[in-house]
Amino acid sequence: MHRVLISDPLSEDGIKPLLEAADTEVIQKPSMEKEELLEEVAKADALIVRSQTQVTKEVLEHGVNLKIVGRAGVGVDNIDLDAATDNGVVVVNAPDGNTISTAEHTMAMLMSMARNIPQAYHSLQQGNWDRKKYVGVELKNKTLGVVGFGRIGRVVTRRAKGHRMNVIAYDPFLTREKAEKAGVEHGTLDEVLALADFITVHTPLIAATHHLINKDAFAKMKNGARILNCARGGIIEEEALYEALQSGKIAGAALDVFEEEPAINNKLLELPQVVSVPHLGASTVEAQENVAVDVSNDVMEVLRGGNAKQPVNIPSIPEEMQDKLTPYITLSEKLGAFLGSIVRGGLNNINVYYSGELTDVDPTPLTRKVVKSVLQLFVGNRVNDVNSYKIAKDKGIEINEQKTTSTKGFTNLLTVELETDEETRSIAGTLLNGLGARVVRLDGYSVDVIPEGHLISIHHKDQPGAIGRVGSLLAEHDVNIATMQVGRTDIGGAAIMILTIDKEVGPECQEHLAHVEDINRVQYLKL
Ligand SMILES: NC(=O)C1=CN([C@@H]2O[C@H](COP(=O)(O)OP(=O)(O)OC[C@H]3O[C@@H](n4cnc5c(N)ncnc54)[C@H](O)[C@@H]3O)[C@@H](O)[C@H]2O)C=CC1
Ligand SMILES: O=C(O)C(=O)COP(=O)(O)O
Repeated sequence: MHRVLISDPLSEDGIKPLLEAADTEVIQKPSMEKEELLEEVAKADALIVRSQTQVTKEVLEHGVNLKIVGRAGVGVDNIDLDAATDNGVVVVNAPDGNTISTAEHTMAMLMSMARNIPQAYHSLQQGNWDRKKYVGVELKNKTLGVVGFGRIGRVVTRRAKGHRMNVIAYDPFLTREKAEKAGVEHGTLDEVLALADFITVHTPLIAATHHLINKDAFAKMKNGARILNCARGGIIEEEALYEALQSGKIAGAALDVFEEEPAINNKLLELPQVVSVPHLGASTVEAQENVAVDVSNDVMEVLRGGNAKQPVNIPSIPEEMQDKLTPYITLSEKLGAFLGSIVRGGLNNINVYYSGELTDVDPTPLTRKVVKSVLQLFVGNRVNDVNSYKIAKDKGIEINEQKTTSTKGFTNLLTVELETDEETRSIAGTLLNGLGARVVRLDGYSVDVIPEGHLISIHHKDQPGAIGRVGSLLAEHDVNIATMQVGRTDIGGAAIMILTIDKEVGPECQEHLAHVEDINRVQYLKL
């Protein structure tokens, strides 16, 4: 039974798949104090949050069984992604489910600010009929500056154009061609700041965007410009915004999010030019259901051993690639485990070569499987798909991935090479149509081995009697040989034997084998 802890309020309809799954137990505890969260996360296999729960390094380290953190929403700035990766915890989010709601909310905030609706409402509630004080501005023919032209930025743009606004956008990934296609003007950040009447930010909060809109940025804006933040507190420097509003440089601000939330004592809220709500961008029935469904599905998939659709801290396998790559996943793991089990010395490099039809795909997910299975033998079971690259990097192990044209006659060929401080060894495998995975080369010797079960790899001298002596000794130890493959380079030269056997061979039997005449090296492995 998988234990799923939900620590922020989520849509009941959205988490139905989790609640109804026979293999998951769902614990819903919104608004826990830190101590309780640490206690609960220690028992959980999965944690699902929104923006409120702070998934810190401490929380992740307490999650000894944790496999996945699901963010029912977009921003993952409340999750320590490095710590999650270090601890082998995959982080997923729901990037599409709340786009429309947040964009619509941005438009609502834009219009509220332009027409002073919250202020006028409040005034009327106080018994004042003050029409002069709340004269607004039209949106038509005004310029909206969009900083961050991603999912939400693009939807806001379309809505704003519906209001006959001109839009100028800045995003490091926005080219002039793409801007033209989207019907917006392409600008640098400075151009957006200088030309816009309204500026709306839609970037993630990351180091590069922290205080992106600061004192200097406000100085570059038009006098009387208005600004919106329905993305994340911290993108706009609040102190600088306060000064810009106080001085009149900025005529208004519409804020959904704040540097510190809950924003109870924030002095910006005292200013009459500020329209504000408590982080409501994604708070619609539809968005909450969407994100909860998406994240629940990913959580179940990962807990059941599958791949996340929307991983944040590992590359995702595009859907159209999944069918093509999935059969190779086992092959990658087996090749890594095979070679990792028999190589000697301290590991320096893991080289993975792809040829044949494997050159048509992005093989990174397969390399990740190879690296994981090799490192598990060197570092232990804490290595998984999420942290394998990081652990390799920390240990100074280099990972090289290469596509080659050398197929050795196979339609697909995956070769793994391990370089240690003692030796370099290689193994190659293929998927045979209808027959499954095969090892077809080991250290340059041609073989044909199913990478499964109990195996013995033996280096020997190609001499009459060598094979017989191995067979006899294994019989003495009551070990039955299922299959045997022998490869050699020259008659009487170095050769290799790979045996598939029916049961494990103990250290004593291996020791005896190693002393058999013409036998150089004996290695037992279980795949
Ligand atoms: N207020 C709320 O309730 C919600 C807030 N959000 C916030 O909105 C943000 C944006 O969401 P989406 O549009 O879905 O994400 P997205 O990933 O589709 O778009 C973000 C865009 O920002 C751009 N960007 C990154 N660094 C930049 C920089 N230095 N300058 C300019 N652009 C930069 C990226 O290239 C990307 O195109 C999220 O990261 C989240 O923090 C999202 C949903 C709800
Ligand atoms: O999706 C996001 O990034 C949001 O900011 C929404 O946050 P919430 O899930 O409403 O706490």
